[in-house]
Amino acid sequence: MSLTLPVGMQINAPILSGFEHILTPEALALVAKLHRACEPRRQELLKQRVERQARIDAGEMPDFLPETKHIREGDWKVASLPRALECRRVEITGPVERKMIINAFNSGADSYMTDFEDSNSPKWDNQIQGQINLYDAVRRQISHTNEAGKTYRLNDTIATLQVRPRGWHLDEKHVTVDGHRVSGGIFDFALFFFHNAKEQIARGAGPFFYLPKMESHLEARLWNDIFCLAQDELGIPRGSIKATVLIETILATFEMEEILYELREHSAGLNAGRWDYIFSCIKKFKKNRDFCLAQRSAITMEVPFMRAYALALVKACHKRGAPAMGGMSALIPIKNDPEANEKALAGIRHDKTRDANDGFDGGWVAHPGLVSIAMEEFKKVLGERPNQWEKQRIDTFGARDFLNFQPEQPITETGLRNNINVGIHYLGSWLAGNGCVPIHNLMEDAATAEISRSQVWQWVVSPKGILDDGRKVTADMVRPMIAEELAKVKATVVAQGEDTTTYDQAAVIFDKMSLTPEYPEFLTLPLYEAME
Ligand SMILES: CC(=O)SCCNC(=O)CCNC(=O)[C@H](O)C(C)(C)COP(=O)(O)OP(=O)(O)OC[C@H]1O[C@@H](n2cnc3c(N)ncnc32)[C@H](O)[C@@H]1OP(=O)(O)O
Ligand SMILES: O=CC(=O)O
Ligand SMILES: [Mg+2]
Repeated sequence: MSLTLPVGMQINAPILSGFEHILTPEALALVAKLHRACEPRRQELLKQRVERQARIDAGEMPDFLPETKHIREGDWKVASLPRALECRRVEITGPVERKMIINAFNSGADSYMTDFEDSNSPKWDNQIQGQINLYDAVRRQISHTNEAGKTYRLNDTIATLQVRPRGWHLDEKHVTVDGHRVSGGIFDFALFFFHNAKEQIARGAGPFFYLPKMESHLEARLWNDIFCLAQDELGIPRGSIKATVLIETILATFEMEEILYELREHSAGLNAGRWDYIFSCIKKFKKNRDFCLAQRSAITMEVPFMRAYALALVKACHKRGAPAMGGMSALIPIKNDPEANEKALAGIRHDKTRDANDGFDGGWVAHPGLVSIAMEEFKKVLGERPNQWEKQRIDTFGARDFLNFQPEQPITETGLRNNINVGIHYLGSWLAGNGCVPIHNLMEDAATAEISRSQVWQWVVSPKGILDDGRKVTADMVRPMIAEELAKVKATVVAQGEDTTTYDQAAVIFDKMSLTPEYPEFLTLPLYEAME
């Protein structure tokens, strides 16, 4: 099938039946317009990330910006929010897969963040079929029939939709404008916004987004300018778009109020994206010889630097009249093991109780089976109130708290092998087109997998990468483990009745990502190039 493309645009990917309803000339014209207006700035901001990393590698430590002190000390609030975003006690998230979209809308959660990012493998078909699914869902015409003949439809009462486009680092490689790849985030945002914004407003909600992985308020300013341009282009009042920013990089923690300020006309608050946050800490300080985090299972929300960041987020949001959203525990319901399942559910309760008591207005869950218990825990604190925006925190956190990276131990062989196993399993699944997988009874997505591969890299490089039995983690130790864990992963995948075609390639990529001196900034960058 051929499309009519805007001048200067090329699409190098199959146009399957139905794709033409999304890839319309008008929608693609918005992609091209936003690309031409914003791509030089995106590239400049990505360059600034690299320069900042070089300074951190050379010993510079992050701190609050002197040039934005007036914003932190100023008296301002974000614009008021529409009713549809007042109550967000439980937000379910998940990839843009058709059946899951229907299940998530029907889950009983207040809102649903549909994901083109951490939990989605950005295969061309996934991206465009995802847009088709959302187009149908916004108009309440979505349905799905599974292989057993069960039909899925939307209930009368459904969750409020929020959409997470890809982060600034990712391109949409199949679409070029004037010979350059377009930004994945702009592509996802523009197509969704063009097709659905007016319809959503007419139905009493609005175009609501989640913005991932930003490292500075200047990156938030770019999104804000994109929102203004896009709203003007469609003749929709500025401020109709609302967006929640994930604070999931250590550098963004020092600019939370500035990020809210940049987006103040469009802000729906901040979310504590804990998994990418841990990954970001490892990535930013990977060359610092004093820095070495314990294995992933020991880095909970209760360790000092995670606690400081979470509480500072609540404080910043409520001071500025914005929602403070809690993140996601990786625990999921466990089938066929009632005892383990009880433990997992108790873990979810603990997570949501802590967040609600700390002042968060709601939190994320990974699975419909967790909505009711998360809701119960938030209701215990909120009662009949839709949120607790009025709760002001008086504690103060600074650089010392955010950078107090403890604990450094334990690092065990089991922890090392777990990182290798999860990394290979996730990479193989991603290459096959599935961006979120249950592994060893935990939800694993791009953010959690980043932690796995980064820890292996860091333990090899850092003098503190020493196992609890005294052995130093080295490439020679890790390499045979990669082969052994690959065999275990393949056996698991076969036992699940799935295809193992992509897993050898996954192990090769994992080896490169964890054992070569050059540390790839995101695992999804080399993976995306390896994907057709
Ligand atoms: C770090 C971050 O960015 S967190 C945010 C990104 N991560 C996520 O969004 C996690 C999304 N969650 C998931 O993808 C899944 O829950 C997984 C992969 C973790 C587990 O999936 P499964 O093992 O297939 O779950 P399970 O078999 O228990 O599913 C039972 C039912 O719930 C549905 N379901 C599970 N999770 C979700 C979800 N998040 N949204 C909607 N439906 C879901 C399944 O589709 C299935 O439906 P069915 O019974 O109608 O067939
Ligand atoms: O996107 C969420 C995270 O924890 O990462
Ligand atoms: Mg994330």
